[in-house]
Amino acid sequence: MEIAKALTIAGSDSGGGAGIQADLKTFQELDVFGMSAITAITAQNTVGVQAVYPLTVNAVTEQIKSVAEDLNPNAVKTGMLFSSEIIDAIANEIKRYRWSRVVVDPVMIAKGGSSLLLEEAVASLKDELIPLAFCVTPNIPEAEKLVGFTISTLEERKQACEALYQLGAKNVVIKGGHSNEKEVTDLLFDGETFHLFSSPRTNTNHTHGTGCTFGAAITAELAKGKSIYEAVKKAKDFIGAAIEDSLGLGAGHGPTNHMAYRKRKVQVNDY
Ligand SMILES: Nc1ncnc2c1ncn2[C@@H]1O[C@H](COP(=O)(O)OP(=O)(O)O)[C@@H](O)[C@H]1O
Ligand SMILES: Cc1ncc(COP(=O)(O)O)c(N)n1
Repeated sequence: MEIAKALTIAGSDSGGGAGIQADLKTFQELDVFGMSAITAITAQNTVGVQAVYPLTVNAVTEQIKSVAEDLNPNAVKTGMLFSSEIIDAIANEIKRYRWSRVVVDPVMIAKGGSSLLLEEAVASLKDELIPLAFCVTPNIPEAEKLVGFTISTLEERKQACEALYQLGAKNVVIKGGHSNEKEVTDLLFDGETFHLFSSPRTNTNHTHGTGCTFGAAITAELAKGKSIYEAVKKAKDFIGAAIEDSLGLGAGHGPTNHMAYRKRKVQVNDY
């Protein structure tokens, strides 16, 4: 059987913890062939984002075309998209190639506080891209921005899921990393049922790229033909291991350990 293939359309993180780099590492760890279309180059490390260089719309769409017309991904993920022109162009390409297994991670702000999406681009995300999403994966501040109300309780999080579902996303996951609860709970809404995925909160500041990695793991599993429930479950386990077995790199918000999940699996299989 041919290997599953996934395409990430996102920004490059020179520090290797988030963006394209996190996505490709995650695809590889989950036995999926990874491909990329870069939207912007960031000069970035664990301390912060030092510079952002968006690519032209043509540079983005030509990469997508090259991948689409030869390699035909089974699933597609979007991450940092930066501007409304880039978002609109990507939405057109998704429609052109009739991609349906599309995971939209609506990246807005890096952990250090730098903006990775222009303010004017939020409307394009809502109007053009989220309606094409098989799954949209905001964190709590991103979900608040998209739905226009504050999310403090589980009930409000459920309402936000419903509002994002109304925008056209077939499944919604609101991630719980930014809540201040002891457990970290990700909430999946598939249009009918809410599913909670909870784990103990690891006390660490090595969480750079957690959202990218989680979304990439969902994309990898969808590329293999798994259901959204199975994909989110696997992604939660993958990011949990990656956060727990930190590499301790850098002076700021360090990256997660993309190898941790595989290494644990290998150890379990050894016995
Ligand atoms: N401290 C933590 N301990 C365990 N899991 C976490 C922690 N922080 C985030 N996660 C998990 O990492 C993923 C990303 O969550 P979140 O931080 O909300 O997103 P983002 O990185 O986009 O801001 C989610 O699956 C969440 O459950
Ligand atoms: C190029 C790029 N894309 C995305 C993020 C967000 O990272 P996080 O997953 O920690 O929110 C980032 N810092 N850089």
